[in-house]
Amino acid sequence: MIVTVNTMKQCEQNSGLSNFELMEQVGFKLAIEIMNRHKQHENIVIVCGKGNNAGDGFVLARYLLDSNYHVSVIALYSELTTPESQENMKKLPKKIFVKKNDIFNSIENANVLVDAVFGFGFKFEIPSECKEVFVQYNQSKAVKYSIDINSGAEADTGHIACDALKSHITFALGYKKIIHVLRKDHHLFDECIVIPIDIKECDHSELVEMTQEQFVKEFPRIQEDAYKGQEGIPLIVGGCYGMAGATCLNILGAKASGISYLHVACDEKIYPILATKEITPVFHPFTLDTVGSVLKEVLPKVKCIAFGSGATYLDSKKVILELLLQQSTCPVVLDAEGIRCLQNNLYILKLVRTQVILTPHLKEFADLIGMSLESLKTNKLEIAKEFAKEYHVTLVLKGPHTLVVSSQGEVYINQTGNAGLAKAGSGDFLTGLITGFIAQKRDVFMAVILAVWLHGHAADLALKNHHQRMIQIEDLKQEIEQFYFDQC
Ligand SMILES: NC(=O)C1=CN([C@@H]2O[C@H](COP(=O)(O)OP(=O)(O)OC[C@H]3O[C@@H](n4cnc5c(N)ncnc54)[C@H](O)[C@@H]3O)[C@@H](O)[C@H]2O)[C@H](O)CC1
Repeated sequence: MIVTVNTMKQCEQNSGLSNFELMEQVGFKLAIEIMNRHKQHENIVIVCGKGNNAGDGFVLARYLLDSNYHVSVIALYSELTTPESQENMKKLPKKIFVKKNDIFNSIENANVLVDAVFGFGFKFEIPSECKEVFVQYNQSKAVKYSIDINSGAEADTGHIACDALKSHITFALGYKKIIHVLRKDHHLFDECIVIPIDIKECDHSELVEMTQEQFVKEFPRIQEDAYKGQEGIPLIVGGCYGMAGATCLNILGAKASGISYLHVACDEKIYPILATKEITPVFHPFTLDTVGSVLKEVLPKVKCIAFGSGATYLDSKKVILELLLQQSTCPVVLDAEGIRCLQNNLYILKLVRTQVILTPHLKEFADLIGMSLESLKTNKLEIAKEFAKEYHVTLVLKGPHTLVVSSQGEVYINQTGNAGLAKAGSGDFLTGLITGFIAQKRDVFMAVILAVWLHGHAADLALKNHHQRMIQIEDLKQEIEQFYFDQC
């Protein structure tokens, strides 16, 4: 389960335990984790801030001291903001607090460093009074642990302040928070371990998760009396002279979703290439003059449409977009050029009656909403949520952790995939996969999640036999076929 800070606080309130009791429990459990990994003679330095995260650090220090561990505490603030942290600071002997002038020596000589500066209460940037300590902390070769949240990271937004503290292990308290599942974006920790605490089990989270078991459960099955086309028929529209490969990869992705019938509408200039390469789709070649009538004829036959991959130089691209958005009664997936055509025309999305799925990567999304990439990165989750709600779309924000956001504000943060996917054609394959799954499933949000999860999972499976650099997008279909054969 992944929770927001608000949900976490709610769980704490419902636990029936006071903050004092929870903090005591957290400090005790953390001490066990540290004692399991380190010997008494090692020099353990706990760096504390001013809130309850510092309180956890003080309780940890007390338990380690009680077990005769060599512990010292750097208290960065003399004024603490919560009664729990104040009380727990008072319980520690004065001699274990590092004097101001000795802070740098103490960090330099530490074997183990524990970050208890900021937890989920942190916002914005590292305050100037902590800066130098943070820089030195990150330079230390000690084994490093962070309690709950790496200090300098915002738990919900994923914003990482400059010089945020790094760790080998971060102990997430109770549940993982959003920051813990964005590791590939920030690399602040090597490992995240959840420390269970006695809070009432959280029965609801706005964050959806996907595992292999869930995938297998949700995977669309073929009925015994199935006939061709029953499993959902997608239509792919796109490509252009010079970029026929994008449509080939759309087709490959759609086929990898398991569909049994596929329509492809393309500029007649690339039709010979596609028809030579792919023999199973039904093709609908068009020119600028015929595109309207060609599409109008095929639209009623299909369950999901993809448009935009490789359509950069397609002269009919704007006509196609308008027609699809006005006349389609099934979901429309817009990729690449399909998204770029919406720039400065976003209002169109508010007039559309059918479901629209947008698949931009971060830069394409920043351009679409007229925001700098840097600003978007500081709060991409909230911005994505607001956008999906305002324009009533499903947003697939591609990146190391692709986000899928529904028009109702539900969020899925993908955990599969690796840098081998960061190459041309990867998005085209994903668009095909998404379109194929939507064509077979009524629940659009779930269909998109299945596709995103599987795309990354196929790349992870490919690592068994391929160097990351040598994962070819064309290879993903074989990995997926083998995966279905083994698991579904
Ligand atoms: N179930 C649990 O998860 C439990 C968690 N516990 C721990 O409590 C912290 C959260 O505690 P909180 O007091 O709310 O926040 P922090 O410790 O992060 O302290 C925030 C403190 O710092 C101030 N602040 C925030 N940002 C900045 C900034 N940029 N510059 C300066 N100061 C800043 C803010 O105003 C606050 O005063 C959680 O992570 C756990 O570690 C409990 O132990 C109970 C169980």
